Amino acid sequence: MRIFHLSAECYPVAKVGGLADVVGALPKYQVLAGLQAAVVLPYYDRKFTQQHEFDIVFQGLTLLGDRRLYFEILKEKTNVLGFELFLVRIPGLLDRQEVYCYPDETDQFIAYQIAFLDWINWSGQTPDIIHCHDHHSGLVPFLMQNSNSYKRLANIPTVFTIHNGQYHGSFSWEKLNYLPELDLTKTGLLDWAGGLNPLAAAVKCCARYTTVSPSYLNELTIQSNGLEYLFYIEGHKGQGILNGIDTEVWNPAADAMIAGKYNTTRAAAGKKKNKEALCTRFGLSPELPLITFIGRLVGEKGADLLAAAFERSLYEHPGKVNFLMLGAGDKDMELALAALKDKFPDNYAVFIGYDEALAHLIYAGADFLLMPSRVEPCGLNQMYSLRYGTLPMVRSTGGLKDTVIDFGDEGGYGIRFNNASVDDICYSIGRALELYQNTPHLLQLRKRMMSLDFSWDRSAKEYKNLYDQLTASV
Ligand SMILES: Nc1ncnc2c1ncn2[C@@H]1O[C@H](COP(=O)(O)OP(=O)(O)O[C@H]2O[C@H](CO)[C@@H](O)[C@H](O)[C@H]2O)[C@@H](O)[C@H]1O
Repeated sequence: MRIFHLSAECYPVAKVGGLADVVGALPKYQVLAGLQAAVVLPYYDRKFTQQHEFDIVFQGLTLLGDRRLYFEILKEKTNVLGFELFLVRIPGLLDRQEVYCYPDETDQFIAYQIAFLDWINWSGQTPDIIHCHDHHSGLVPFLMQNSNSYKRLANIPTVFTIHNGQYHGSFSWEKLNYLPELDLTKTGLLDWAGGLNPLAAAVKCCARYTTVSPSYLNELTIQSNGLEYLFYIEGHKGQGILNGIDTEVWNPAADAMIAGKYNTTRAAAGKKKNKEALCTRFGLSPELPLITFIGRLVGEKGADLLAAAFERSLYEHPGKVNFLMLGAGDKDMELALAALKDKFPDNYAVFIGYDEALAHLIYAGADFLLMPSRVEPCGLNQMYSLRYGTLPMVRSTGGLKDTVIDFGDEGGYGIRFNNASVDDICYSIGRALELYQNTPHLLQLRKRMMSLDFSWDRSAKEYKNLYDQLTASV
């Protein structure tokens, strides 16, 4: 079975967040399960592309409004990632460093989708499934069915996975002429609230949409930045499939980015070594409980609550706890979190920026990982932290609710709280500190969490079943 995954991110080629982790892992496990899965990304001028060799497998000319665009499809020569990797390169548009945030981002993603469709159409390929991820490839299901240019592709089933329903990629109708020749009676499928909305178009036109956790499927009907009614009426096409984690990349027994490798039986000594390395680097005492946060500094992640919650806890438990924060994003949040360092130099440390290796060391060396998310479609951090024996403290929402059981409940191993509020975070920090005093209990929970299985095998099977249903009905 031939599957093309379309995404803006893929680890380790280009990563901004969890989308990259999923698109870098799922196809690998699909290939191991016997599927012919490939990833098609926009081209980025980054370390991975500079350090690997590519063949040009296709060259074409296409149109974006009245602009003629030359594009080429590059294929990584050795399948080093465990699957075929194709990159869409368009000089001047898709050959930059960053993944997001360019003022002509809409043009970039439309051009990426058109070039992909032109390529598979003109080269006569007929994949069994086209699997789109988030709004950056959300126009593909619509175009396959409603553009006269792609009639040959109209019956290929499309799966659309929503990693983040808050971002829709909307743009104005003035850019309708950027799309290839359309059946104009169908443009309503592109519309939501007066704009051209790729996420909405994908949900309307795909054969099936999936969310990255079962709970998030229901939550989209309550909170999806204006698409709630759409998710309500299209709910029959939805399915929640919990993400897995790449247990090769995230493996404390073999992780080259941490200070000391360990497994379940040697966890205490291994974590101690990593904690010491982390605390030495940031000038913190390794004797105190270490609570951390890793992530994008945005409201969805509850990152605006962190500075106030850390400050209050440091006053409530003076000299009894250390906090370490790794993240980047909203400038006000960055400033507030950086400013705390001057107030609490001995018990608080912060790294503003993106650092993959540091993230690994934190998962390995911390005692607790805080995730006060307002919205969390799945969340990977809590699964990484469980695998590294670091107790997750999570708000009960989305995938966090589906993967973390409070240690006060039967079979539990984490800390859960209900509200994304400073009060709930501080209360949970109090619980964490109390638990930290009870070493045997903490060690027992650590053993339990490290033996959980969040590998991709289970999720990859669910996607395979979905593909089988869709291809059987073509
Ligand atoms: N400053 C930094 N330095 C180093 N590493 C950093 C970092 N900031 C974040 N990361 C890393 O980025 C990833 C974040 O993953 P998440 O699943 O939490 O996030 P995200 O919200 O991006 O993804 C969306 O898609 C994923 C995948 O479906 C869903 O799990 C999630 O709920 C949804 O919001 C983790 O690997 C984390 O370690």
